[in-house]
Amino acid sequence: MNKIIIGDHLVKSFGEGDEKHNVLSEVTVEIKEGEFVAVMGPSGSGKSTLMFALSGMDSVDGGNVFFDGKNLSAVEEKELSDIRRTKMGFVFQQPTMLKNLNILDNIIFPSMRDNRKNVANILEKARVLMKRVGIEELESRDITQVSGGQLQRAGICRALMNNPKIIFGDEPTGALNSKSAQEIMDIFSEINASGTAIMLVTHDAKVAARTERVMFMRDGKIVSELKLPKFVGTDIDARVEEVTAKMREIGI
Ligand SMILES: Nc1ncnc2c1ncn2[C@@H]1O[C@H](COP(=O)(O)OP(=O)(O)OP(=O)(O)O)[C@@H](O)[C@H]1O
Repeated sequence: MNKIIIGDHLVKSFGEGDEKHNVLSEVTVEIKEGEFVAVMGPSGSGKSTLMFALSGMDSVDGGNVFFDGKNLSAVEEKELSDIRRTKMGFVFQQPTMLKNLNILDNIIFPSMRDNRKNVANILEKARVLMKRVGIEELESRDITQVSGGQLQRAGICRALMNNPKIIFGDEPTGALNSKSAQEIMDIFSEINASGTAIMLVTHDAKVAARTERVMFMRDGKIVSELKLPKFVGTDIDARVEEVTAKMREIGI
């Protein structure tokens, strides 16, 4: 299968002189089209930095990122932001929504900015997505009138509006109770089953256990990897046990 992302010997450091701190130390990582991966590791190990590097949200000091065959390290900022907007989706722990817009308007806002002419199509797409994630009744609600799980579903709809090739999720279930978190993971599983690659950064073994490959980071390096069969709704306890056993084995 083709690779959607290749991170080749990525180096990233923060600080200067004696304070200089390597956060990514020659990290090489590949994600295939349609693959579902997780990145785990202790706080500060470089997980988010790796995700920011692979998505072109942040630059690297060394190495190259190839997205869909294109070297992101070599493209201009305008092209980079076009690639991010049209081919990538982002879901964060706390969805950043505009307070003066309702749920539907928040979902369509980035797409409207890109293409004002296609309002009817954009609205239709948003409504299909809202139905898919179970928030079709909430389109006129204010963002303060929905639960955290519902807001995260809206964030996922927004991320899916452009049919991205990959969704990056940084602790997307981190602010949710365990029931809502499982529901959000059901949605991610369904999105992945329809062909979208997903990369999640998580501390939660239950989240990582839903994916098919878990990369473990420590001190800016990928120190281990666990492969799992595609999740088909069964054996979650055994999968969680595999993830936690691996974490124990490598001491994270
Ligand atoms: N903009 C920045 N300036 C300086 N240091 C930074 C910056 N961003 C990240 N760091 C440092 O880089 C290291 C890795 O951060 P990163 O956020 O990638 O870790 P993480 O594994 O995602 O952690 P967590 O699980 O706590 O979110 C940390 O030591 C962090 O303090």
